Amino acid sequence: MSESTVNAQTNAHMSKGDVLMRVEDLQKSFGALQVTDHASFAVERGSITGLIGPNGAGKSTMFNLISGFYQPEGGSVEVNDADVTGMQPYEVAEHGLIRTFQTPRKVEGMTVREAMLVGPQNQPGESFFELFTAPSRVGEAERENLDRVEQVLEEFEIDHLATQPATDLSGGQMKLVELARAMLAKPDILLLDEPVAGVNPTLANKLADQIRRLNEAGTTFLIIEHDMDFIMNLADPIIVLDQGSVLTEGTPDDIRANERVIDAYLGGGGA
Ligand SMILES: Nc1ncnc2c1ncn2[C@@H]1O[C@H](COP(=O)(O)OP(=O)(O)OP(=O)(O)O)[C@@H](O)[C@H]1O
Repeated sequence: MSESTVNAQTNAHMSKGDVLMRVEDLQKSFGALQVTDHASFAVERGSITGLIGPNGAGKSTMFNLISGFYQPEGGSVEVNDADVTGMQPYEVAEHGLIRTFQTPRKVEGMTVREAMLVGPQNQPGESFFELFTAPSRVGEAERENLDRVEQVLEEFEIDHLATQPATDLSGGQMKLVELARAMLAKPDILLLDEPVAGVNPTLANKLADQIRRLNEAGTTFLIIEHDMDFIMNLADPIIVLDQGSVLTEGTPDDIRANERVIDAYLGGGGA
């Protein structure tokens, strides 16, 4: 094998290894409306990547396509080098990708601790069959889940909320619980859909600190956010979506200064 072949192979491997999630030529329409229009981008492992764009640009649809809640009409999604296109959300989660929703899941009648306990993915306790075939495994897994929930509640400094009804929380506290709950699945990449929408500035700062802490511990983030100060201070790079396709990508400073981005926001009604 020649030296150049070895180098080319090493480089190809390295550049692939740096990418945790890749979207290639993704397409989705609702009736006559092409909501995702041949969109392609990649999220680098270890990054906090921002996904911004005017209202209706197709950001949430993109999250639904990536995480398996919508099926694309064309193109592909890769997570951790595996093709996850068309998979169910739980299967995509098994490949290391978890997402949160703009509006947190309903948790009526549950305390925060209980809401956290329904979070972990694929716990053996959910398997009726295993209750009979491996009851000790169920007990063990449930104890582990309880321990992990207590640990995560402490890490997120929300242990004082553990016994409160989840429905009594403020919007910001609920977003914090959602983030903590998503982390129970130990994702490699977490997709957050507007984590600080309707959240007061103190809690928004707390959320940003938690995201940075988790990122430093190895979690990669892709974050949709309309709050420009929040996302520009937290994320790098920033990907801009407009009318279903990627308009540009760059550092926060590049994006702030980009005329096409400014035009897209003005044309689209702004954020
Ligand atoms: N299930 C659906 N059925 C029909 N149209 C849809 C559906 N989901 C989204 N759309 C349309 O697709 C377009 C893009 O919506 P999407 O929610 O992805 O945009 P967005 O960039 O997340 O917007 P916002 O910033 O306002 O949340 C909108 O015109 C929306 O009305």
